[in-house]
Amino acid sequence: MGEAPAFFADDLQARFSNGFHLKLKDFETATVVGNKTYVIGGIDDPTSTGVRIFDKSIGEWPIVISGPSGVGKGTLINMLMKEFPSMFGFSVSHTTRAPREKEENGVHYHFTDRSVMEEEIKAGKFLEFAAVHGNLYGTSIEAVEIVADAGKRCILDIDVQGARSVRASSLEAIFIFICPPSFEELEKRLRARGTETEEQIQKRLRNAKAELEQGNSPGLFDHILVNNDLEACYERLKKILGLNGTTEVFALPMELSLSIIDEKILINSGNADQKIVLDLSSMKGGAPGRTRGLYMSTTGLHSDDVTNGNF
Ligand SMILES: Nc1nc2c(ncn2[C@@H]2O[C@H](COP(=O)(O)OP(=O)(O)O)[C@@H](O)[C@H]2O)c(=O)[nH]1
Ligand SMILES: Nc1ncnc2c1ncn2[C@@H]1O[C@H](COP(=O)(O)OP(=O)(O)O)[C@@H](O)[C@H]1O
Repeated sequence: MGEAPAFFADDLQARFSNGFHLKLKDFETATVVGNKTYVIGGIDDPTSTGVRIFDKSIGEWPIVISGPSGVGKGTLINMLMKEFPSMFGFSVSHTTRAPREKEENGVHYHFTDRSVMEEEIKAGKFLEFAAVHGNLYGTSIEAVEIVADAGKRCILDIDVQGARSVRASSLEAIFIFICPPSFEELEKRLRARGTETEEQIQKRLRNAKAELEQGNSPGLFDHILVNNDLEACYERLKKILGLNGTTEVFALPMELSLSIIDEKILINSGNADQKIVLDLSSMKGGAPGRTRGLYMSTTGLHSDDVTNGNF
């Protein structure tokens, strides 16, 4: 999760020279200019590409997602990260539980020993931590900073105790609780996932009762979503995050006319009022995954909002 946009300036420069066209659909990147967030490319349409423009009202606060084991938190987060890879980054928690078959260290969790994690907690490295289902879980300050440094909005998948701690901390966030349509359905999903032993399933189901009570208690969560139909729940999640309904697609033709001036690309979509400037110099340097992405400025379109570039 949380990969950097698959777009490299050197690649791009190798593929065409000044004044030629470029197919933007092979990458996606997002940038905030003025009061808008621009998602460039990444439109799942073989015949066109474009820039999706969202109101900045979608906010930049981290998103805390909680809910009982097996309710579908990970599934929903994966959907969001897949659709908006350049907008969201996953906060990779630490845990003392053993990895599941397909889990990768550093990607799904930082798998760690209890003694090491306890030391790190004492050293003040964690934003929050909690004992959940018999193991320690925690969000390191660094995990959240890595996402912020990449210019992305952070998603935290943490339990109700963790949500409470973040609520009490200085970190502003939006809190979303995911509920199952019924307890029976929760049990069915947990069993069907096939990642836990019977004993672990029983423990998770026992804990789910208390989690559901706390999740539904007033004051802690800003939104409660029932994950019955997955697609419908995902649409509601996007709506909460302002990613649905307020999208304005600024379509670009597939064959773009481009000019390259120094390290900037001027995208000309055929309309004199709609030119976009991508600053390639911003793609250089920095560790992979920590780039802030392309800098973009506009001429004509929302010209009051131009904050980057010199056009
Ligand atoms: N407080 C806290 N809870 C976490 C953290 N990471 C994961 N969790 C929660 O720990 C619980 C168990 O997670 P996991 O073992 O991955 O099982 P799953 O929820 O069944 O996928 C879930 O409720 C997670 O939301 C963390 O960093 N802090
Ligand atoms: N709305 C849904 N309807 C049916 N199955 C679902 C739904 N949402 C998730 N699942 C399935 O339920 C299982 C648990 O989901 P998961 O995302 O791992 O939950 P969590 O991260 O909350 O523990 C997975 O096998 C997933 O495919």
